[in-house]
Amino acid sequence: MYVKICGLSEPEHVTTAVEAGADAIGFVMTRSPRRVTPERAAELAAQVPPHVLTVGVFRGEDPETVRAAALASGVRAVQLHGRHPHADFTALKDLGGLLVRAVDAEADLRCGAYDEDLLLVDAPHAGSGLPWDWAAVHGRPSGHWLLAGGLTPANVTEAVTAAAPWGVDVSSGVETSPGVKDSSLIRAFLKAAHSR
Ligand SMILES: O=C(O)c1ccccc1N[C@@H]1O[C@H](COP(=O)(O)O)[C@@H](O)[C@H]1O
Repeated sequence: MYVKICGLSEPEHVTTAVEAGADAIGFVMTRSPRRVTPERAAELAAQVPPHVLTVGVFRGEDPETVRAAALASGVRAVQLHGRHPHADFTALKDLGGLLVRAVDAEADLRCGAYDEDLLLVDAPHAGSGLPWDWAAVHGRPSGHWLLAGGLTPANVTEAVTAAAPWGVDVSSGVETSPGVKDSSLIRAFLKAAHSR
């Protein structure tokens, strides 16, 4: 099971996630309690070994803003939330990194439909941190896709059973309060997800 830990802002938590076996680490560079500047993301990304993917997370920004932040931070993937047109993905293709399209279950769930490399299926109310009807997407997305939205160490096994994703992504479920990550929760989430 591929696991992404998102919304990291402290070196300690980057180290924990890498040591506990995360496949990808996300830095939020849009409006959020987890927001980091591209410069801070670059410092954190410098700690990450090459086998772990670094992802810049954006919501609604235009492609040029995303491009500038991605280049300044050095992330190797860009994750776009919100209703971005196909053209935004095409415009970012030449960055050379992986493109992640974050959608809800009502969207086009064919991975690659917008030139993205990875699909991320999130809660209907993205960012709420609340569990949703994960079973509603079982068997629907095609290609490589991550399940997100309200996942925690305690429910990730149930969510994976319900939706059968290729991988999972967590942010608020490994926090003690909005934006405050917890190393024990990060380790517990990775252990639970990898036991699948
Ligand atoms: O984490 C945020 O604050 C955020 C802000 C804007 C867009 C996306 C954001 N996070 C992503 O949301 C999903 C689900 O997170 P959660 O586990 O339910 O808190 C995940 O993909 C994060 O990368």
